[in-house]
Order: sequence, then structure tokens, then C-alpha cells
Amino acid sequence: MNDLAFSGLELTDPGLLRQRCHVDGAWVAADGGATLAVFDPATGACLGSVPDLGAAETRRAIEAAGAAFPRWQAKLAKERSAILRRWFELILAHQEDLARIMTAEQGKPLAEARGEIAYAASFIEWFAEEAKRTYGDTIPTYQADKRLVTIRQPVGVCAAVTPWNFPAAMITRKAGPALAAGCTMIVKPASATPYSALALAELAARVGVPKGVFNVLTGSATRIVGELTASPVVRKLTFTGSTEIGKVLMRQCADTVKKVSLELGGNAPFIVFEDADLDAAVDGAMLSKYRNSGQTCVCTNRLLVQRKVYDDFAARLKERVETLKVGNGFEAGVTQGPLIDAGAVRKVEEHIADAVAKGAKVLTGGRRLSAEGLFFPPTVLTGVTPEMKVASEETFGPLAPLFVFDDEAEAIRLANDTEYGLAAYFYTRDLGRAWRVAEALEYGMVGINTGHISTEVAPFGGIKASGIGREGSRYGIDEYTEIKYLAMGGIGACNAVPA
Ligand SMILES: NC(=O)c1ccc[n+]([C@@H]2O[C@H](COP(=O)([O-])OP(=O)(O)OC[C@H]3O[C@@H](n4cnc5c(N)ncnc54)[C@H](O)[C@@H]3O)[C@@H](O)[C@H]2O)c1
Ligand SMILES: O=C[C@H](O)CS(=O)(=O)O
Repeated sequence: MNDLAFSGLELTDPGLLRQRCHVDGAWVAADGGATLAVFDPATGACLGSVPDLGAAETRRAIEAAGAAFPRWQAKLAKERSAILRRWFELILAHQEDLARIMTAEQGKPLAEARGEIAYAASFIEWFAEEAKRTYGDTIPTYQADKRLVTIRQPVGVCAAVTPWNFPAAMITRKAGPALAAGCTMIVKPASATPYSALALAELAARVGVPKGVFNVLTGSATRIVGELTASPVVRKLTFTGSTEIGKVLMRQCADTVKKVSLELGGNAPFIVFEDADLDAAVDGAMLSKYRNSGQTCVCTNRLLVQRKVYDDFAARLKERVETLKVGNGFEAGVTQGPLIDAGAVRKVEEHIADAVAKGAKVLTGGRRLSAEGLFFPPTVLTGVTPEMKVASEETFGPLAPLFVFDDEAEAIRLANDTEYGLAAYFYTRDLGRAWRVAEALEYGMVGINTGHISTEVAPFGGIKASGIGREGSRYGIDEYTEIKYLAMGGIGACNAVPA
């Protein structure tokens, strides 16, 4: 059933618009018919609704995923790989429609949404290949009549809980390895951005992902995820979202000792040393800070600039920031869409007000563009110090606070002075410094002379309060498999070997 509000999207394939949940191969409503409205953050218009599922529907989904697991696991890796490959191809074939759906519900500019769809598809492509490489080991035995091997087997039924800022990629970065390994999955997307998830389910069904293997549930996070984390049938939780909620869900998984992967919050430092190529550093800062209007977990949250180049870097950054265009993501030339909700706007305003009250200066931006809307201009602050909230809290908005430092040791101390450890960036032309600083930074990922690090081929993830585990890369599928050790006795002595 297509929603009229979406008709303005001019989709080539309106069948991608689903206002029902995908459970056990069927499109279902909530038992009592309850629904949740979905809004366009750029206009405030209601786009449509999705079911508000509860505990009973979730239990049925868990049952379906559990029932589907043995047959999906039993498929040859090559068979699962072929289905995933078709899913990858179909996602790309529908890139434009999927991007338009994403811009409508999340707000990011259409060009960024297209980019996310390609990025999301790349995880399905990557793990279609990795499906065939879940190797085990043969181990030199410790006893003549024994032989030792390991095999890798799928974990089983997995629950995925995902955020609104990357409505497609945060799902495929989990579903790709899970399905490749032979697991089945139940996804609970963010309530703000359900249509991207449901469109992925529609395409999965079209390519022959069997019923019960990939399920998407919308509705109350506490009720749905409460059931998922409490069920002993669910053997793994993979969560992407805030550190606060990640901790809650990790606790909820303890009673059933689930395997967990957590991709959590960040507080990325962006260090500019005095020997850096300043134009390159500004390019990197623009990319790392203002992508998705600053709403990415690896966005620069703090810029640390060495004193000698501070004013020059600030002036160059201001000039570039003022070329950004804020507006509706469907509008040509717009590079900064709306923030996701009023809470997000309030947080940016709170961080700016706190910094200015403590002595920071607004170099550009600083005030929302209208009293009601969710648009906030890209902002740069100077004179920022560690006492300000922006130093320790994730802003998750288009705010670039500039701190100053004098030497390498101080830069590293400032950069590491946070509970988070996801991404960090720095610019230098000194090779020795590059190694020293890269090794000293307490982060899971470090960009050196680049502001973009995310790709399906490299391990994505953090340490400390930024999470557990890695997604993508040759390591991503390990999160969805268990190693089983087989010790085979009674081999007996080989009579071909002389005593
Ligand atoms: N490390 C990463 O890869 C990564 C990627 C994207 C976003 N993030 C982080 O996510 C945050 C922004 O995303 P968000 O606002 O969607 O995060 P969030 O933690 O509020 O929500 C994430 C998901 O958890 C669900 N959820 C919320 N409260 C819950 C509860 N009590 N019980 C069960 N489920 C619950 C939400 O419905 C959503 O699906 C930022 O901190 C950002 O850094 C991290
Ligand atoms: O926000 C979280 C995403 O992981 C960002 S990225 O596109 O993977 O860099």
C-alpha cells in the first residue's frame, strides 16, 4: 500500500514503500492496529505511518527467525553468497528510489543519500564474498592418536537495533555478515527512519531471502528490544546507537549471555599540526565535520589546532564553511539538510551557549535559521577550552569548536581526554610524528591526512565507551560465527610407519 504523502517522491518503483512490518515473509500490522507516524524533518509533514508492534508480535518474529535458522544455516555458503549478491545488485538498481525515500525520512541531501545507498550495498557485496571464507583450522595434535580441527558455525538468531542517521548502511553492515554466516536476523530500526529498512526487506524478499531470515519490526523500542534481549532464542545482539542505550542493552543481554557487538558514540578529535598542509586539513575538516550535517558517529567533535597556524586555519575554515548551503535535501545545491529533531537542535544550541558563556567566540553561524524549523547553520567557534561541554559531550550537529595546543604531547593528551574512542584524525607532513601520534591515540580508527575513513573493506569500530567489536572488513563476519573445536581420538598408530 503506497502512501499519498510519498507520491511527491516520483519513485520509479512505488512498491518499495512499505507501511507494514516484514515478519516471516509476510507484511504485517500490529495486533491491535496501532501505528507510529513518520515525519519529514525538512518540512514537518507526515509522510505516513508504520505499525507500532509490541511484545507478542516480537515473540512471533523470534519464533519465525528461529524456525528459519536450520534451513538457512544448512545452505551451502555459495548458495547464501549468490542470494546476497542478487540483493546487492537489486539495491544498486534501486539506488535513486532508495535515496529519495531516505532523504524524505532522514533529511540528508539527495547526493549524500545516494552515497549512503552505495555504501550500504557495498556491505552486502563484501559479505556475499566473505560468506565463502569462514575458514577453520587444522591444529598440530598434542597426542599421536588424536586429530584436532576447528570449524566456524553461525551464532544463530541475531537481533539488530539501528540508529536514524544512516538508515540503510547501519542495517546492511549487520545483515550482510549475519546472513552470509548463516544467521537469521530481526531488525528494529529507529522509529524516525523505518521506510529505508522496510524497503531493504522488500528487496530481500524479491531476491529470494527465505521467509524468517530477515525480519524488520517497527514500534516501541523498549517493548520490542525488551523481548529480543530477554529471549534465549536470540543468541546475539548487534547495536548501533548512543553509548547510553548501548550500556542499557548490554545489561539486558547479560541474563541470556548473548554475544554483543556495540557501535556507540564518539568524540573525535581532529588535530592540525603546524607542519600540516592547511588546505588539505581544511578539506578534511569539512568532510569529517559536516557530513550528514554533523550527525555521524565519526564526525569531528573537537578541532585541536597548533598555536602557530591557529588563526590561518580558522580563517580558511570559516571561508569554506560559509560556502555550505542549508536547506531541504531535495533542493539542488543543498549540502546541509535539517537535523533529525528538535532535541538535536537544542543540543547544538546548548553546546554553543555553554561555550560562549565560558569565553568562546562564534566565528560563523551560531543561531538557528528559524524559530520552528530543524535547520541549523554550520557553525565554527574559536577560543574553546576543555572546561566547555563540547570538549566532553558528543554534539552530533554542525558545530566545529576550535581548541589551541602548543606541542605534540599536549595534543595527544587533549585528544585522549575523553571516555570515547571511536575515530580520530590528524594532519602532519612529518612521518615520524605520524607514527608516534597514530600509536598514541586511544581510538579504534585513525585518519592520517584524511577526513574520511569509512569503507566496507576496513574494520569499523571503537574502544572504551565507543563500543565492542568491528563491522565490515575480514573481521566483520567473526561477530556472527562461533569457533567450534573438534578433538578426534582413537586414530590409532599408522602401520605404514616403522615402529
Ligand atoms: N559507532 C557507530 O557506528 C555509530 C553509528 C551511528 C550512530 N552512532 C551513535 O548513535 C547515536 C545517535 O543515534 P540514535 O539517536 O538513533 O541513538 P539511540 O541510542 O537513541 O537509538 C539507537 C537505536 O536504539 C533504540 N533505542 C533507544 N532507546 C532504547 C531502549 N531504551 N531500549 C531499546 N532500544 C532503544 C532506538 O529506537 C534506535 O533504534 C549517536 O551517539 C551516534 O554516535 C554510532
Ligand atoms: O554514523 C555512523 C556511521 O558509521 C558513519 S559512516 O558512514 O560509517 O562513516
